[in-house]
Amino acid sequence: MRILEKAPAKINLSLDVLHKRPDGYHEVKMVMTTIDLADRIEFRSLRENAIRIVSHNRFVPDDHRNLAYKAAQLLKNRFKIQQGVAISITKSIPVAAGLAGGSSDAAATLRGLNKLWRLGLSLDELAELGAEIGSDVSFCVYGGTAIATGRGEKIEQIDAPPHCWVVLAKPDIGVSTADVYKNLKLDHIEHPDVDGMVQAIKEKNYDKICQKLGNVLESVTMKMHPEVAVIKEQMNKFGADAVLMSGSGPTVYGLIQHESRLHRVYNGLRGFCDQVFAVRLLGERNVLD
Ligand SMILES: C[C@](O)(CO)[C@H](O)COP(=O)(O)OP(=O)(O)OC[C@H]1O[C@@H](n2ccc(N)nc2=O)[C@H](O)[C@@H]1O
Ligand SMILES: Nc1ncnc2c1ncn2[C@@H]1O[C@H](COP(=O)(O)OP(=O)(O)OP(=O)(O)O)[C@@H](O)[C@H]1O
Repeated sequence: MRILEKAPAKINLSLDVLHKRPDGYHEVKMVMTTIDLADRIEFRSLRENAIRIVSHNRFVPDDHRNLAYKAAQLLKNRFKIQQGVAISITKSIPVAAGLAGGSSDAAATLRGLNKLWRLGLSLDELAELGAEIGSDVSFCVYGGTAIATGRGEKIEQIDAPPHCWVVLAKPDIGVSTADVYKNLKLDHIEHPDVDGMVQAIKEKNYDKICQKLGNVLESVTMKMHPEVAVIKEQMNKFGADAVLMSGSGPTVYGLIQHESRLHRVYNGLRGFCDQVFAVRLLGERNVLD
């Protein structure tokens, strides 16, 4: 039997860090939304009782370190599955980019194997399992648009932002999320207005969404990698309506309402960056059903 799943990337429209927790993680409050840039994952039953990963991407591990492997292992252990699976990952999402590529592959694996192994688990149950793999996995199980709290695993789904285009540019560096959180100075934070962002989305007010974009990790990553600031400046110069770094970076995205301007921003960025994408927001509920 063969199952196909789409594993889309996310961007953070607003990302605030409230405090450091006793378990070493940070308490966050964020608004995340899915974008139409996705890995494709195929699951096939294997005769042998093993998990095999194929990705043909030199930056992606093909063993127990792969987050899709971890998701499969978690389901196998929890539900005592005595079957094997081959997981073939076709990557389109850049790796270590702040776009939750690995987390989305893990989430797609939870959804895909729930079908392949007929486990009958709800999305809420899969999201709870996902939290054991990584903080972004629970959001990726649902996709759409959500407020994420806790260490990122508590998800409240909200309505989609109004339609717009997103140009993404990833400088040629990888960023470690752990390092960025480690370098964050909690007493020097300028907190973004997360509630204002939620309100702007509710009102479908595109201009207000642009005004409310904010990410406390942006200045931390910029200090470590000045390339991020350069890309942000270029994206503003070429005419994006609003520009922000996603997650822990280094990918920078620009929101653009009018298609005519989309080409100018995309082509302009291509001059600076190898990895540039122009996609739509995919923030509707049940986008992965
Ligand atoms: C930056 C974001 O991508 C925003 O969506 C997430 O907060 C990070 O999510 P993620 O990559 O799934 O993170 P995890 O794999 O759970 O954690 C990686 C590392 O980041 C740090 N981390 C992560 C999440 C969080 N709320 N506080 C943290 O301090 C921890 O040092 C952790 O060891
Ligand atoms: N399926 C996978 N796809 C990509 N990277 C993976 C995968 N599984 C494990 N990894 C490892 O995870 C690391 C982080 O990759 P990933 O693309 O998930 O980062 P990210 O986009 O910054 O995630 P986030 O936004 O959730 O912090 C990579 O360096 C890679 O070695």
